[in-house]
Amino acid sequence: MKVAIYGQFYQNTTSPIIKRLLQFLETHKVTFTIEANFLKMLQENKAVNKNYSTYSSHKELDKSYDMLLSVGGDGTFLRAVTYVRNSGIPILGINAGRLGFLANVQQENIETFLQLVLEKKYKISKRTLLSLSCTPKVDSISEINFAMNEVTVSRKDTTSMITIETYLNGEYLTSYWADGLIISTPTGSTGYSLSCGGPILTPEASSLVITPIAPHNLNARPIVIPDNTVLKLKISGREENYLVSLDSRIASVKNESVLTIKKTPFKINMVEISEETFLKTLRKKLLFGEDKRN
Ligand SMILES: NC(=O)c1ccc[n+]([C@@H]2O[C@H](COP(=O)([O-])OP(=O)(O)OC[C@H]3O[C@@H](n4cnc5c(N)ncnc54)[C@H](O)[C@@H]3O)[C@@H](O)[C@H]2O)c1
Ligand SMILES: Nc1ncnc2c1ncn2[C@@H]1O[C@H](COP(=O)(O)OP(=O)(O)OP(=O)(O)O)[C@@H](O)[C@H]1O
Repeated sequence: MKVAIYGQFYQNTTSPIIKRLLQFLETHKVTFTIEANFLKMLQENKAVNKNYSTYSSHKELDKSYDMLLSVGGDGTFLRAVTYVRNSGIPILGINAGRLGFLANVQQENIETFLQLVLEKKYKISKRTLLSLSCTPKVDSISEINFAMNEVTVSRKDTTSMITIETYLNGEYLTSYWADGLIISTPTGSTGYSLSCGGPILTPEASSLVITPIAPHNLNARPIVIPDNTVLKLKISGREENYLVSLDSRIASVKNESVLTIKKTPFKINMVEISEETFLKTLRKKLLFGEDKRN
């Protein structure tokens, strides 16, 4: 077995996690390579004292890898997706962060869960992604132009609302007068969209959610649409620019630009261990349906 390890931060808590992880991999003769910046941080902080093979670009992660292990929180998991892209390499998230909804292997379960992985006792949960193209082009988001949680547009440098003229497959839906608009995948439905009143979708639902952020309107409600819909958004406002985000990556976009959002042709393979299914995580991490009678 051959795995890639990804992380983006070092904290005191990283050391025991990484030691347990590397010890397990070495004991079980798993070949591994560590993202170069992450290894540098680990070495500088003396969390590891050996030299390991490294990678620093998505181009180096080819089909010879069986899995990518993301060490961090959900933000780190989302960034790990930008290394995996359309390679099909399954991702497993080891939680070193706070909530750990996507990164759902807890520190105390590292060995147990990795043993299940070695025995191939896991399922793959296929996650839909969204792609974004912008006219005129915005360089900072044109290379990594996809998101696993959501594409969001929002106001910038101002308190005044923006107007988001929205078309579904070329047909006019409405113009939202709001702080912003979230186009969410099923995975993202438990993230920002949820905080703005959007519904929870189970991960493999073939749907997307459009959720307005603070719409100044009694009638604007989150709407669920088929995931083969092509969305076009034209945003206007008092300021010259507004913000567009793809998960945690953000860019400034000029007023009157047109955004096209659609499903990517590839999916992300998320590793699902039966002890940590989506429904279990929903109850455990977001306290779904918590009721003292249950
Ligand atoms: N008000 C909000 O709820 C809000 C605002 C901005 C961004 N976000 C979310 O944060 C993500 C970016 O992460 P970040 O680390 O840069 O921001 P961050 O540090 O603000 O973390 C956002 C929180 O959202 C949680 N989260 C992220 N994806 C999730 C998912 N699919 N299901 C359940 N919880 C999830 C994370 O665990 C974290 O606690 C965005 O994709 C967006 O979904 C949420
Ligand atoms: N490799 C790591 N080692 C230790 N702590 C980490 C590591 N990566 C992330 N963290 C901790 O987790 C925090 C959040 O990390 P990250 O941005 O990956 O996730 P997040 O989106 O905030 O999600 P979550 O709520 O799940 O932590 C960081 O500020 C840090 O405290």
